[in-house]
Amino acid sequence: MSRLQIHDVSVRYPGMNGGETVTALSDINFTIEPGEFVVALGASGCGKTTLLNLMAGFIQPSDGYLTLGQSGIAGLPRVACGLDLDDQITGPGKDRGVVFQKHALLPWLNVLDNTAFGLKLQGFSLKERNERAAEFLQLVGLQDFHKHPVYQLSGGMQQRVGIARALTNDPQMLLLDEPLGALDALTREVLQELLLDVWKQTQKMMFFITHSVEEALFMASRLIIMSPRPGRITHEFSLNFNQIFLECRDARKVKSLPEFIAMREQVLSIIHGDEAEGGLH
Ligand SMILES: Nc1ncnc2c1ncn2[C@@H]1O[C@H](COP(=O)(O)OP(=O)(O)OP(=O)(O)O)[C@@H](O)[C@H]1O
Repeated sequence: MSRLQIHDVSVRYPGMNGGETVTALSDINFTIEPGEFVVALGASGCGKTTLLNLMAGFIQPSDGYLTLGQSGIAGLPRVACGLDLDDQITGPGKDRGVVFQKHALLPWLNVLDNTAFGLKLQGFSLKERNERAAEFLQLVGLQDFHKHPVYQLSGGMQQRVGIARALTNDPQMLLLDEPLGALDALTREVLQELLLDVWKQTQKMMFFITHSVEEALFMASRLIIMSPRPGRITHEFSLNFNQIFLECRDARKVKSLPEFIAMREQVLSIIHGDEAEGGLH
């Protein structure tokens, strides 16, 4: 298993209509170790999605570079000299699966075919891709829904398909951009638990963005708090509420622990401080 490293990364976007350049991220140095569940939290506009898009290889940094093990992800062509890397091709890759808030499923395909779609594009045989898709549909609890059209599924079930689909390539890490943000409160809690089970069983690195402080504390083995203008990582906390849940299986109990409540208040005051300084868009 490899670690993901972010080296001296900044991202500047050109201003809209000739306006000022936006520094979305400034001097980010950060490492995600194998098996970590990292959650990013912060006021709107602090650069969370920009950071995820860099890790996915969707965008390139203005300065710095990102690596996953010995492979470049982004930014390397400008700085590759002297680096001992196996693979200097930058951009998206099968080693990173992405789950968005909007699942982008194909409405004309059933659950199994949606899950197996990426494997089809890569030329896997029907048997292979159906076996692989079935394995991950089982992991997300959709083993009885292979033939269902996706448009008949609830939002939570559709998001389960999105998670299964992202896992079919056996990526080293999952990048999740507010994956539960559009779900009702009860479904959201069920999927939080499901994602922790997926994490435990697959041991994949996770990078998860949320606006919910409670969700962040519940899911993270490491929490990063970002602040805007320019986007920076200002606080980091190592947490173990996810492990407590995986042992006791009682989310309400975990979320009402005095340590959990104290941490929630601490994090809320950090974020509200940033918003009061003008971070909220
Ligand atoms: N393509 C773009 N062009 C210009 N500016 C951009 C672009 N994408 C993002 N930005 C700006 O960069 C900053 C960081 O945006 P980003 O979407 O990464 O923040 P975020 O923390 O994910 O926000 P939110 O929580 O609202 O989703 C914001 O000021 C945003 O307006």
